[in-house]
Amino acid sequence: QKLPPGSLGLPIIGQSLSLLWAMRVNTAEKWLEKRVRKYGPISKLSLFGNTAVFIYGQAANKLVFTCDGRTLANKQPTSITAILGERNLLELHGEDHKRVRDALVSFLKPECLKEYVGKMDGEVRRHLEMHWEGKQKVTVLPLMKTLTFNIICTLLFGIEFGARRDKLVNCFQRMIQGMWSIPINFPFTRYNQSLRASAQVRKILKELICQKRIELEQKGTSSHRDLITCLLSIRGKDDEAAISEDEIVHNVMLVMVAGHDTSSVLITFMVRLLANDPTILAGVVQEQEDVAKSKSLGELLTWEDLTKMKYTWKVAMETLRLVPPVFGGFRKALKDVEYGGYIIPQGWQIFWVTSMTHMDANIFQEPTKFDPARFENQPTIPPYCFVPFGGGARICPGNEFARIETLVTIHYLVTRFTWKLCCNDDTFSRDPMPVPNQGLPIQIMPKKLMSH
Ligand code: HEM
Repeated sequence: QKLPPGSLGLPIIGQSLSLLWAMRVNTAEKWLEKRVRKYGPISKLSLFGNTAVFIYGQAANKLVFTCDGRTLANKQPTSITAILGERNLLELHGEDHKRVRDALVSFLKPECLKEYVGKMDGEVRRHLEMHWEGKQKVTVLPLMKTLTFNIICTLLFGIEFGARRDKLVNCFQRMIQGMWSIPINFPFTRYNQSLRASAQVRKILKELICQKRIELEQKGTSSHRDLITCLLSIRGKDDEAAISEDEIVHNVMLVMVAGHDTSSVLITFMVRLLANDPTILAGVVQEQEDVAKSKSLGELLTWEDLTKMKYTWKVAMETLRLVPPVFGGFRKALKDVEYGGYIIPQGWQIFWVTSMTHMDANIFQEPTKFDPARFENQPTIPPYCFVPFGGGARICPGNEFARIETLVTIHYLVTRFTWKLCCNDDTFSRDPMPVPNQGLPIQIMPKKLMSH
């Protein structure tokens, strides 16, 4: 049995700098394609301090998403684990993963989320009043990051506007800078700065947990008030807390990263793609204005309204296909794994990517074309090929949350504004999340309000 072809490069650094650079200059997909041309569909490399094997395609995705937990475990690069904490869901497997994931899902499942549509509506309107109304020009990506962070703070963590939230945003922004970085902990490396910011975020969260524990015990707050209260109130055997304090802190940090950096990218790129395609935009506007017409002035959107936004969600899915916010991820082989005629040795990482199947012309015809109609008949898309949310037991538990915030935001954007792009450049860089040129500045014009 032979090892996959490829070189491991320099110790620790390996191919990390070259991949990070390609991501920065929008050539990450080409970087991967070049590897495939040179070594074939499976190759070894070294990323972020770990030996890894890069695999891609439908069969590779199937292996990553369906392999049992005794063969493949989730294992992120050292930088992610150190910054988020070793008890975050991405690091857990087996019973531990199930216990913590079930706890998160008990809060993120559709039955619960239905209750939050109105609250999200309130957040989106407040955001537009503060940052969009009365303006002629806005920069979309940073504003969408602010919006999705505020939604997470209010709905998931119950942190009100004010000094604590501002401090958290500031530390959080510094923390995420080094998520994908070489784990060299010297002062002034990106990794070191992220670690320091991570310590500050943990401190703020511990204080918050302490406060919520008191509120729960003394005031009997409803356990479904926010995610932290919900996690604190889950009891296991002998009425012990089922989720430890570290698990709460580390998973709240994970949800902060997973939940805000991703949906903000999706909404931003929808704004860009819609600006470039008047026909698709007209379809979205029509659908959203029909919903708006059925509401009275100031009435909040409901779950029922979201079920009428089917075309808008197809546009969102097509956006996720073209610009998947998550570039890819890592697993770890717990034993030797045979794949594609090679052996992936025990202890090595497996590096999978979303974009390779999304841009495969054999799966999606004319893959570079923005065409939401491909999702008209979704069952015809082969399994494990459209994977913006991953798949299998670890499929993103926040996908419904993301769907709601995206639909509510797009609803208000298209019914209240028209917009033009200030720079007609359809590239983006990855940091590691996609970033459009200059954060996507647009010129906005208010629409005459029809109803709400
Ligand atoms: C457009 C928005 C989003 C995208 C594209 C996205 C994408 C993904 C992907 C690809 C994974 C799987 C990674 C893997 O298998 O290695 C994942 C996992 C995860 N996502 Fe999301 N996500 C989004 C929004 C959210 C939101 C809003 C939340 C929380 C509110 C969230 C929480 C999580 C968590 C906790 C995991 C880890 C699940 C586990 O390991 O069991 N995500 N996400």
